[in-house]
Amino acid sequence: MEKRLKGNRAMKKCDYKTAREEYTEGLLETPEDPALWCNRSLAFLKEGYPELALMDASRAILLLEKKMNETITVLTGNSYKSRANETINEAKSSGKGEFKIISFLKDSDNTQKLVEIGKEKLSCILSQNKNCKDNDDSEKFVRMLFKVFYRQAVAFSKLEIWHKSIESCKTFLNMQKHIEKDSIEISNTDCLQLLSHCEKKHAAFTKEDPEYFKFYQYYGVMNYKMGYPWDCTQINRDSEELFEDLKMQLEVLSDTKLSLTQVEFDKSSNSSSMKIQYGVEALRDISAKSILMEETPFLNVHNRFISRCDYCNLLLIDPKDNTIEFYECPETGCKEVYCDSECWQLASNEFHKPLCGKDITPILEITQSGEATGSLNFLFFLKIFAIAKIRGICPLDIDELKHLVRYRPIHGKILYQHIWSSMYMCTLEILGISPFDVRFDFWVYLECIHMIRCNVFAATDDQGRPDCASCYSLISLVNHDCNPNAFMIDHELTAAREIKKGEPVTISYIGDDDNYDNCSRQSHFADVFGFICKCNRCEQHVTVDE
Ligand SMILES: C[S@@+](CC[C@H](N)C(=O)[O-])C[C@H]1O[C@@H](n2cnc3c(N)ncnc32)[C@H](O)[C@@H]1O
Repeated sequence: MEKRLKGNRAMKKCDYKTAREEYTEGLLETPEDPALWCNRSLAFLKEGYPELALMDASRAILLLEKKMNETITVLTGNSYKSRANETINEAKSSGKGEFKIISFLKDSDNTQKLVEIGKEKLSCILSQNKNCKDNDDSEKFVRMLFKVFYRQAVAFSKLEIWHKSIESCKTFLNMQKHIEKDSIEISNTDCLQLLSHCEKKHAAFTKEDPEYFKFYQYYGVMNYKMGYPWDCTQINRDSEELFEDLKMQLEVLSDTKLSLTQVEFDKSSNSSSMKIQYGVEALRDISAKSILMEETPFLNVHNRFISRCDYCNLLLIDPKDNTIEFYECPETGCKEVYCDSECWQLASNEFHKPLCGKDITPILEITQSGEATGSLNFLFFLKIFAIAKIRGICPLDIDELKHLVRYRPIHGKILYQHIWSSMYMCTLEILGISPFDVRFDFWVYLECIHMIRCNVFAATDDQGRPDCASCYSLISLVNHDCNPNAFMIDHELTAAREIKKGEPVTISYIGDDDNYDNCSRQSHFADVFGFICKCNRCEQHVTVDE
């Protein structure tokens, strides 16, 4: 409560940063206070993070919905008597279960009738009845509900997400003056429009709704130049200690063939907010085709089209006779399969426990329907959050991943995919992580998205479907060149030609690039990795053969 009041005072002074910090601290103490989520949502909106405002508003709605499930809110006054009666009749004919009224009805007849029949569907009829008591709890509840729906709508519009089922956002935007004042003094006509929107949103948030996933598959645009300023994992990345630690790991794993260096890319070529960019160089002369280093991936994921080990991705089908041999997780109801008990044990220690026996179908449906290998990334986020849960830390503090570069868009804007928010909620639900735990906040998930997208090796199957992907802790430090001197094969970094001592070791991020011309190569690097390649080949527009 104290933090909320401090936050509110900061909001009044337009100090949105302090307000957001106070609300976040408040949420550490009382994570299930809908008012804190509702208020932080506004702070995020004002600070320019509509994607986070949207998620906070959704969480406030979740908490308010909990209350709605126990109660039915009917606020009415003279002008809405007939509407109230309709609600009563509708409820009567559907014969729905028990409910209680939390409203401040002046019309005792209707109240009585509603109590008698029972009803579980949300029905809000907002009154402009000036006789209502302002400090009434139920009124506060409904006002908060409208506020969060309204904030959601503004966040949608700031993200430029438009869809016919949220057309009513436009109505909200016409009422911009209300949100500016942070007050909800709404006319009866506006009120009805809000109501219709509210019902639609309510339906959209119901998982049983077959349109659920379709509804969320929309795109928007969001500002995303430097990541989130409060993210201290980015400060740690530039520390000397981390550099020395990574350097040592690299030297040991490569048997002193490779070392870590700091590189400076042409400033105009790289949008990364990372002050320091790392790269890998040869510590001695290396002959062509020799193995520079072999690394076990830190994480593997696969799409389950083909039977693979859920720990190391190894194919479990013998291609000679199509027989499948695997070790099943001994827990009844768990569908995970492994090469052997050793892989199962390793998986259990690292990420499997919170996933054991869980139904991950909603995430698989999305990864399996994806046409690009990037769709596999939702499986990475699931495992990353599982590891963080087991270790009791924030996902961005996982040692093996915390140094990885994150994607930053060249022009400061990225495509916002609304599916991220539903996949995020799904991930938390599967892992049994509370959606109100700020250590697993939505911005953390977004940062994982930008970390994974530029640090994985993915492959398609023989039908061209996204099949599997791996993420390496150290091999991820190798930079790209369109005329590389090394390549990756079966977890081994191999020299493509002779490499001289001190020479940077590079690979091609698009593997065999026969399908790319100069232009499509460039746009791929810009889109996926956030850099403009300035290697000789790109600068001179020549092909390797030339
Ligand atoms: C897999 S990481 C490579 C290691 C990275 N330099 C680091 O500091 O950890 C990929 C990122 O490195 C940077 N990068 C790699 N190759 C590059 C190149 N040729 N030109 C500019 N930036 C490059 C980009 O920021 C890219 O998203």
